[in-house]
Amino acid sequence: MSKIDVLVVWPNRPEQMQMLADTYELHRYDLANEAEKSAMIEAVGHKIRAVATTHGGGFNDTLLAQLPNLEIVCSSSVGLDTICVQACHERGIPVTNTPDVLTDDVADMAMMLTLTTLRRMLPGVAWIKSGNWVEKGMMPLNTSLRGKTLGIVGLGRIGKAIAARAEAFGMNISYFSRQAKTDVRYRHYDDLIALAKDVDVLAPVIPGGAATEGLISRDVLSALGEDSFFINVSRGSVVDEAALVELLEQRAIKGAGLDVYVDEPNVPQALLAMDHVVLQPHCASGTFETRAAMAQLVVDNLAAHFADKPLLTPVATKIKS
Ligand SMILES: O=CC(=O)O
Repeated sequence: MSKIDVLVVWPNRPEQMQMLADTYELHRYDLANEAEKSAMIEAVGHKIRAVATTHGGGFNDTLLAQLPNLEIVCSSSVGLDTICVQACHERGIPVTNTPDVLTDDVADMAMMLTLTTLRRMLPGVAWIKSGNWVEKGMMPLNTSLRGKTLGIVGLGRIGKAIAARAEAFGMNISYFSRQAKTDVRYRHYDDLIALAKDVDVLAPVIPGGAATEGLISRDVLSALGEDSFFINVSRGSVVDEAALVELLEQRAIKGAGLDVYVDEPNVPQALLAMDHVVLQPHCASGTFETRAAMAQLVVDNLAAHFADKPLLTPVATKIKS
């Protein structure tokens, strides 16, 4: 029997890629140049029954339209803002993602950025390397986490995991959501500006996409104030990045820890020179362990689909309002 044809839009961990290669006929769209991509789709587009991708690779309407027999899209990411979920669902094609397995690592990254930014760890390293410790003595003081308030925008799985860690560091937690949650005792705000005014550290932990684009606006960032910090492990698109850069330049915000940007992998040049900003290259889930677990979910969801079993992590269809 011939193998099922799978289009690899973005590769996965080597071990799981091998598992996929053992079971399916893989078409390596990810390795092809533009001309080869068109030729590949022309030659095998009609045979493709599954797509394996990630947030970085995405999957758009144009490609979807060229795969008439597509049955499933499996993304090795929790975020779906680069994947045309709605269009897939309209065609009856399920989409799977990788929730839960990355929660701890992403929450760890949020804490790491909070600690590194407030405690000024990178300037501390630079203080030693430059010889300043010997020549000038102790470095300037930094900011304690204990007793500060962390404002989390969107208290989902990852937001709650960040809150639990921050509490262990002695922080108070407030959060913004449209409706108060009944399962937490943190202070609720339904007004973002009021939240930003009251907290010391503001951290959006919300999905990207049109619904949240620019939610952390210039006004919200301005309300944060010159003694406060901004931490982002969600998506660059949720913040007015130009305003963030400007306010950081003016020291109207004290510092920022960022893992995500509007136009990845292009990071605003101005941020590179700032010593009150800690930058990471969108790698919050980028540990061997978590990436393997994410990749395995792609393998297992594909296996479930082709065995006619329930999917492990299907993305729910959004009801159009
Ligand atoms: O950003 C990473 C993800 O969506 O998994």
